Amino acid sequence: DKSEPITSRGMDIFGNLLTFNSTLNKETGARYLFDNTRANGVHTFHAQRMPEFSFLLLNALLGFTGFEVTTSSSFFYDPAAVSAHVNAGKVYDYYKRVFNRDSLDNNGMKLISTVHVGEKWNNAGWNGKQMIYGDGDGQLMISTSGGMDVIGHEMTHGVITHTADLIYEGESGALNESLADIMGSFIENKTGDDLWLLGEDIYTPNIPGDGLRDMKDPGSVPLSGYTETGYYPDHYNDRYLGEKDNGGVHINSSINNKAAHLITEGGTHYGVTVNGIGKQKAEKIFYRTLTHYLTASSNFSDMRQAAVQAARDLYPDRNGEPSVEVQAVMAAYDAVGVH
Ligand SMILES: CC(C)[C@H](Cc1cn(Cc2ccc(C(=O)O)cc2)nn1)C(=O)N[C@@H](CCCCN)C(=O)O
Ligand SMILES: [Ca+2]
Ligand SMILES: [Zn+2]
Repeated sequence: DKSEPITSRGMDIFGNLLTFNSTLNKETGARYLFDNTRANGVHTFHAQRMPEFSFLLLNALLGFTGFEVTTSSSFFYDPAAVSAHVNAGKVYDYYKRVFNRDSLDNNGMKLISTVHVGEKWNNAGWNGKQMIYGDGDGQLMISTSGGMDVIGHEMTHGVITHTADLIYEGESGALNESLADIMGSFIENKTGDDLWLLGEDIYTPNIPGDGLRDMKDPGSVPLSGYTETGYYPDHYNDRYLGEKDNGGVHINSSINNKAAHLITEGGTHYGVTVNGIGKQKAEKIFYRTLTHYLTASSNFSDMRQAAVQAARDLYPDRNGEPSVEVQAVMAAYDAVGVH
């Protein structure tokens, strides 16, 4: 047929000049942000800044994914789209390389991203079928598709949808959110404390070092985004019990995020000391927990048991004693008050 794969170039939102897979229409010479070298395609669209609500409605009713991002040269001039396109490919590669998972459904499903959703929308999301990205207002956020952890977060919602499918409210919803934060951060794979910040590359461009959420020190971030007073909780006894945010799915996620930090790096939290086991082991434990043990209605206590079992599968007891990996999981959940 008339289209063929071709590499193109373009700048991402940080001004990096990137080379990536795209598709050429041989008849018209037009190029599209369709990478058909991964799974059944990594396809990136734009929504022309239509209201988020309208986009979601058209997508739900008609399967509308936006307008094709196209160019008549070998260069794409939409940085937000280039960032979304390249980062989606990287997230696909991570799941394939680390877990041998072929796309979000492990069956090669097409990865669809749409950028410029909403008018200066300070957010990004997974609508159950695809990733959507706002441009931000330029003060609180810039194009959210520029955040590798953000894209990892949204695409992990897709993995969750096709595995445990954790109900998006209450404790199961907080686990859904936490696993998206954990995998998003591991995929972005920064060093030091930045590993544990969410959205730091696209949040408050004029303020360095802050993020939307902090997995190492959740309580350092105020709940301003939810018009709630207080700070993100780092212990089960401080969990949010209100109705907002589907029962605090983006709030109580910080309790499990802190457990993940302790399992990985170790530390003493509310007097409980955890010996960390590192990212390579932690990511295997969380992936196995998600894909083998969690169900749609799993709560925090179920999460603890599931993570202990996954750790035991991967790092069995030795002479009747739990391995150091299993001990780290147990101690981390003790430290955040989940039994
Ligand atoms: C970048 C992305 C990781 C994003 C982070 C995020 C953005 N927001 C909104 C928001 C808006 C303003 C502030 C503020 O400080 O004033 C903070 C947060 N809340 N969370 C996020 O977490 N988005 C939600 C979007 C959910 C959309 C509703 N279903 C998600 O993907 O779970
Ligand atoms: Ca980050
Ligand atoms: Zn989320």
